[in-house]
Amino acid sequence: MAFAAINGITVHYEFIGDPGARHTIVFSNSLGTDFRIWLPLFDELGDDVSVLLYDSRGHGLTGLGAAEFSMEDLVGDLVALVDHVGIGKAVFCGLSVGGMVVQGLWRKRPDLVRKLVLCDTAPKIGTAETWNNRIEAIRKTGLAGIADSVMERWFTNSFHEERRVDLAGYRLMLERQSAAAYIGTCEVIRDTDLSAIPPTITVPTLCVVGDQDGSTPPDLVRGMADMIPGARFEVIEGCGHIPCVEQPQRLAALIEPFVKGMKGRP
Ligand SMILES: O=C(O)CCC(=O)CC(=O)O
Repeated sequence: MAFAAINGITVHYEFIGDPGARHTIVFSNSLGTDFRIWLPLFDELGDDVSVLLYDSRGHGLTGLGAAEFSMEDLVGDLVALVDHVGIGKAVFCGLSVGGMVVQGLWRKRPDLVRKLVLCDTAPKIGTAETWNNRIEAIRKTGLAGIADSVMERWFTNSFHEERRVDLAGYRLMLERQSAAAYIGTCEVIRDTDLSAIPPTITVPTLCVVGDQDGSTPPDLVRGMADMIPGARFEVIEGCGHIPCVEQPQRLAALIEPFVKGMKGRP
């Protein structure tokens, strides 16, 4: 557990693994989660991979700062953290809004990026109407009031039926986030359109999505992959919006060989 004073906030992060490891992956989390969502995936990666995990603004143990912030702020937090930790060039993997952040990082600091993994994300997610409705619902009922519908998008029916205790735990993760940070991040997603970025990406890029993702469905993610020269597009079967939790082995089977420059595991 480590903290850094960055851009006027306290950022919670963890670097796991050997600092001299051949491969470093930096993970950026999704709306309403903290960096613990990546731990099941980390368990599936080899010893020669080190990871940098962090809680995005207002999530987990990272401070919120001003209630209003922008995609530029979220990207700036990640850039400053990477500089603070001093990891140099790395693979960046972002989930959902985290995937938007790493697209923004590519635009701002391409020198830091070896490869990209864009997971259940897009350059533009949702519409102003859907985000405004969600924000209004949270203002009325809190995060607990939207938790059922979020869980339906995050996880498949099978997960709901077979992993009830885990489902309850991830629901608690959502409900314990700061409502102000969650709303601030909804506003950022609502106001962000990064469509100009994917065609400029020149590093190897893997785009991944769960076949039952209710937040960023496969067609949306395929549309982003089609915009990125040479990008690879993969669908994970039996998976909702959070593959690092629901299908960590299948996600690792795609990410690990991609990061190491090998052909995919069978
Ligand atoms: O997960 C994100 O970062 C944004 C997409 C979303 O709205 C997830 C959800 O459905 O709660």
